Amino acid sequence: MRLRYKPWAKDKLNEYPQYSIQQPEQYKGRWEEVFGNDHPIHIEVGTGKGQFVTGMAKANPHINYIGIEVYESVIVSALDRIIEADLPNVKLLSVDANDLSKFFAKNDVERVYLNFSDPWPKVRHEKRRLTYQSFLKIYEDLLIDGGEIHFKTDNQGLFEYSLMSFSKYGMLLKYISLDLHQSDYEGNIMTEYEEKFSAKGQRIYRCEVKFQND
Ligand SMILES: C[S@@+](CC[C@H](N)C(=O)[O-])C[C@H]1O[C@@H](n2cnc3c(N)ncnc32)[C@H](O)[C@@H]1O
Repeated sequence: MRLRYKPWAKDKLNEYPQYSIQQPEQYKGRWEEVFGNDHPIHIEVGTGKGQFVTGMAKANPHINYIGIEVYESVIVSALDRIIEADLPNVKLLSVDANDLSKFFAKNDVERVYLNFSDPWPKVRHEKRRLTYQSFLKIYEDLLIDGGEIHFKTDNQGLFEYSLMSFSKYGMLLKYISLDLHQSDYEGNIMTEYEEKFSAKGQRIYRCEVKFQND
């Protein structure tokens, strides 16, 4: 973990507060002030180098995207993409997903994306999986009623675990695909990981699940 520490990354993120949101706690419940409009907000948790949020923001100008990534040394590559594309509808947050409730209030977010999340296969690391029960509670607390999680992974173990976790939480399964990779489905943005797995002909597992708010 220490190897990932690059002080210049923090400086660069601070240099571009229009894209990399500083002190995000001040915008809890007021994200329209950041974007200058009240378009729906979709977040990607574990955005890595930001290919997905940047591609989605280009394709969907009436949706606001926020990429969330714990490592500054990684998210700085997402910043480079956004600077180059000069996109007004995508922002970055360099924070740990465990802390999201400090930055988002109920109804702030319409959809959560989880793409190729780290599988953390050891049982003792279960709590780090982004589909662990405590993370589902965090997502529920920031989503609109009936908000959705869209999940895709190459990892069968993580996929099976996540389906069980969604079900245990009482979520509804809206869509599931166990097909061999088909990148051409409507609206798909391939990330670096997806391109690599797809080139190898690996299976990609996808699902969309919804919180039940009665
Ligand atoms: C395997 S990468 C996938 C990146 C991107 N979604 C993609 O498809 O290219 C997973 C990313 O999630 C980030 N991540 C893992 N746990 C996180 C957490 N608790 N909070 C924020 N980011 C996290 C990792 O640092 C890593 O960059």
